[in-house]
Amino acid sequence: MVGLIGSGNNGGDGLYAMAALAKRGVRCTAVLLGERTHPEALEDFNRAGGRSAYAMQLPGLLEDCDLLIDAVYGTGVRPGAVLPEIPQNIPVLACDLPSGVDADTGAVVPTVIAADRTVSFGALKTGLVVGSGHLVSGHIKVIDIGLRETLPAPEAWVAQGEDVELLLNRTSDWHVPGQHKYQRGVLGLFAGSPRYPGAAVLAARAAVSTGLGLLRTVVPDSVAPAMSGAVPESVPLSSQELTALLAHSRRNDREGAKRIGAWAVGPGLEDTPDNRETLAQILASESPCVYDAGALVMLEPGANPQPRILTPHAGELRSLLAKAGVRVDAADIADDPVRWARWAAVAYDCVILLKGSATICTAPDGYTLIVHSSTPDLATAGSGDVLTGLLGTLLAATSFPAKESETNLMHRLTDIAAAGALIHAHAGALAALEGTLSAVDLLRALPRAARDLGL
Ligand SMILES: NC(=O)C1=CN([C@@H]2O[C@H](COP(=O)(O)OP(=O)(O)OC[C@H]3O[C@@H](n4cnc5c(N)ncnc54)[C@H](O)[C@@H]3O)[C@@H](O)[C@H]2O)[C@@H](O)CC1
Ligand SMILES: Nc1ncnc2c1ncn2[C@@H]1O[C@H](COP(=O)(O)OP(=O)(O)O)[C@@H](O)[C@H]1O
Repeated sequence: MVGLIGSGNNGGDGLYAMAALAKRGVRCTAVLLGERTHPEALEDFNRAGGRSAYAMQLPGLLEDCDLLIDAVYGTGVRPGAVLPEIPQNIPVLACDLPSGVDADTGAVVPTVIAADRTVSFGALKTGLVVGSGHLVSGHIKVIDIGLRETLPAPEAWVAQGEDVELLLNRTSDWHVPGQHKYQRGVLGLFAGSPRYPGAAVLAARAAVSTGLGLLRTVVPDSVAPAMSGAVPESVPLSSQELTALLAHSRRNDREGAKRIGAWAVGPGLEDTPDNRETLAQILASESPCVYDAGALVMLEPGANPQPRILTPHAGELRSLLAKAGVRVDAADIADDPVRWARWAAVAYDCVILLKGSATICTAPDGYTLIVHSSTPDLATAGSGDVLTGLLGTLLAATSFPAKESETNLMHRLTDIAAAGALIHAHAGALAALEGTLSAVDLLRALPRAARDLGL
């Protein structure tokens, strides 16, 4: 076993770990990379029979290495760190966090040492589950080292599959005996264009696959035949009907009347004057709404009374921020996605669900849930449309009391967003088990994923 040992406490941790292994008879060599080395830990390591080496000996040592312990930098890393290159075939175990990852943001230096496993001490660092840090952390295990009492309140929480029931039970009433379809949830879907007819269909199929009462669809004439063919459950909504319905839509007024309880807007939508007009009506309604893709292009920042979830990927987040006067580029977002998602949540007065290999759901007050246990198979065209339909159903099935405080409302929307991302991720994992994943495969796995997670 070879350890890369830095000059601080992270190096000390690596040496103590290798000392314990050396005592068990493991052949351990510590490559001392810093100008100084944690004195007590080095003494312990030497006493246990460990050997030390210089950086120039590293290539030779790696030729006969079963496991590399990375303990160069932990939470103390500063920008500009330069790290040795490690051949890909060598398994790497990172102490606390991979060297070169910023513990708070997930930013990484170009020479970051990617780990197969990371053993994180005391608490899960945000940088391990978001941004580029998430991509180099491997399997993460958090070890309690007795710090709990001294730690500050977390800035973000990781949400996992088993949390879905809790995230939704606080907000939703699923499968109540005696409910009729209007009480179960009516979703309006405004989506599609001649160029992107499939996006509307995917969102619609996702919505009805997740346990919706009724789906009303507002799609261009050119998309209507495909919609009724692929989603016979959907009921088209004409623009006259839409105007009349929106006049009656009220938050928390799902009972009895054939009203739209929530909206999903944007998959495949084009920026046209007619679409802007329809969008303006939906924006002015009080129904909770998820806005995605084409809808994001037409949104403006500012305070609003509507319960909203916006679901940008990083490129769309950059455009949203630019409209709000905040200039960032893709690298800025990759280096600190939580920060920029929070900026957008404040600027647009809504919950932001930032898509990517880790999904970040955040409210304007900073309440943040992260879904990082996802499969890269989800990176396929149409997968975001499925998420929008699914989120629409979750919103339509939720009661939003009129007198709820703004903070509570935003937190519940954040919970719903995270629950949607978890169901989406679980559906992706189920579909991936069967082989290559397309958005249609994802759709097929949705009902099972929703049931597995307690819907
Ligand atoms: N803070 C705590 O309460 C605990 C910390 N522990 C360990 O301590 C680690 C943090 O230790 P340290 O604060 O000593 O820092 P690190 O051990 O992460 O960093 C080592 C030193 O490297 C130097 N350094 C950082 N970036 C550099 C750069 N770009 N170029 C050149 N030198 C650079 C700095 O002087 C830094 O002190 C944690 O990751 C964890 O492993 C644990 O032992 C448990 C408790
Ligand atoms: N590398 C990845 N690992 C896990 N999930 C991913 C990855 N890349 C993208 N995703 C997820 O896949 C979905 C893609 O959505 P989006 O970019 O809107 O696609 P589309 O517009 O084609 O539907 C999002 O839910 C996102 O979080």
